[in-house]
Amino acid sequence: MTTRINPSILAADFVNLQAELARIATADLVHVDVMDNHFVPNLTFGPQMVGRIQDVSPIPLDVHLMISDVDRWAPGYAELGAYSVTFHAEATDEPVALARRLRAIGARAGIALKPGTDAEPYLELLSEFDQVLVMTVEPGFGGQSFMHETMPKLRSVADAVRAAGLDVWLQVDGGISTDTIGIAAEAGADTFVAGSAVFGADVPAERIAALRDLAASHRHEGAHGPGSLKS
Ligand SMILES: O=C(CO)[C@H](O)[C@H](O)COP(=O)(O)O
Repeated sequence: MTTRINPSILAADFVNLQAELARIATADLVHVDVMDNHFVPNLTFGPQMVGRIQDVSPIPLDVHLMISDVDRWAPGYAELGAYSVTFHAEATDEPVALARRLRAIGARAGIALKPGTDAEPYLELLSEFDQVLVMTVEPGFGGQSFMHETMPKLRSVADAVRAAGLDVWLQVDGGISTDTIGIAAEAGADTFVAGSAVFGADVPAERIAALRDLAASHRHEGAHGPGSLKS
């Protein structure tokens, strides 16, 4: 199983973003948190800023839309060239149609579930998505504590992916650190978003390597197939 570490730029210094992106060049993807102060009680940036990040980032973009009205806005992020675009299940009535639009543009399509959202209705739809993001904090802010109670849901998604023989990446986001990454890996995650744990380190590359090693050593026994960044 491939392990991916995606630093969240929510924890970066926004005034020096290009330099911050250079500090995480050994990571797999950069996790870009788009917040609208409506779907979540926090505000970051929109397509113009994400386009500039796309221009200067040394690694591909993993865009996480914590916004309402995703049917209107999500395709624009795919058109900017984002490698993956993840929208929240709670923000659309048509997740499959939206995922198909994102894939048609050329992005990987991700669906995110807040801690209180049941995965069950989505388990039969997994082939429509390239990634499932199981939130391990309430979306909106970095630096929160990992919610252990989300692990049964992660396990249920991992089991469904494996049973269906799919190559759907399982991402976790929130409170991921050297203390918690092994727990999420054991429950089936293969893609780990880490904000403060990476940007708070003196040498982010060393923290990225440590997180990757810990996740690999705790990986879920029955983990699904390899999966790699598309060329
Ligand atoms: O989506 C997010 C918040 O909604 C962030 O990506 C997440 O919280 C990462 O921050 P940290 O690793 O510091 O918890």
